[in-house]
Amino acid sequence: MPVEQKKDRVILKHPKGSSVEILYYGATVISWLSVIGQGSQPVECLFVSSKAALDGSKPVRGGIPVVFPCFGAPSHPEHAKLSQHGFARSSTWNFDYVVMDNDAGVSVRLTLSPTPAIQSVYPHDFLLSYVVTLAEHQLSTDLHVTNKSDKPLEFQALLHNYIRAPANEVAVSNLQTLNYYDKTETTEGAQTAAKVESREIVDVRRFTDSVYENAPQHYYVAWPEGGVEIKTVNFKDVVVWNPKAEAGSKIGDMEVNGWDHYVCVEPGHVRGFFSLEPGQTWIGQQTITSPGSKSHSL
Ligand SMILES: O=P(O)(O)OC[C@H]1O[C@@H](O)[C@H](O)[C@@H](O)[C@@H]1O
Repeated sequence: MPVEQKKDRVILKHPKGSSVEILYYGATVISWLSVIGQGSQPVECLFVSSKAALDGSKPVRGGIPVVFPCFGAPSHPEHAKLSQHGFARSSTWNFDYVVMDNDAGVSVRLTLSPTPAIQSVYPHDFLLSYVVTLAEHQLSTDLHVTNKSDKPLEFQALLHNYIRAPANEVAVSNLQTLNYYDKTETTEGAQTAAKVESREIVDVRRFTDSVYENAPQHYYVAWPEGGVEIKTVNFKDVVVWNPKAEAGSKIGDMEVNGWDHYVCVEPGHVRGFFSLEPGQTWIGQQTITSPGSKSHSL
């Protein structure tokens, strides 16, 4: 069965061996197994902490949490009652339908509309839909935001990819010359002052929490034995985050040394807000290509 619906999740299976698992809670992709070598076993491309809660009690520490309508601590007046990174990652989404199911790919759509819990903290009517598509060597996750209210909807959105990788050997590229904001700085003034990325290769050997703006929407995350390529549409910014022990040891649901096993490369629209007119839909898309693809060079 290429699309298997379970009580709390849906599993997509591609005929060539890759698979993806999506929790209804948060529409969180919690596993992406991709075939890397001819005839070999599929390999997990995402990191999920062994201490992550998968029962809907808190956002999943790993996989691909969906961040909406605010990134980080809320700064917009309409978001004042929201938690860090908003409600999309901590709400239960509905399975909508199978979009596609053929040799090219398997694709499903999940949706989220305001629930009473969301309405109590957020004043807008909206429809979120999330289309997850699995191809032989690719995972695409597309977020559609529709403004169903009669005033502009101002939001931020981000896909918080935890890419499984040996963090101390990771090289993230295509960020050179970009302006970025360094959230590891300790004062507000330093956090809000733009820096310019001088490095051709960005590493995460130290605690890193950098918000790059107006980025090229095409990144390579490489390490000696592998790598992934990330391409996006309408996610103009990208965050690179790894807490290392310095900040990671304070995260309750992070496994010991978990920070050594991933890098977060998170495409988003997070510098400023996107303003969506009533009745309009915005679509943010990403495609992550696994090392199994012959079509990309790292
Ligand atoms: O612990 P959370 O809420 O999942 O956030 C994890 C990290 O998410 C990143 O996107 C932020 O830039 C970090 O500042 C933050 O610490």
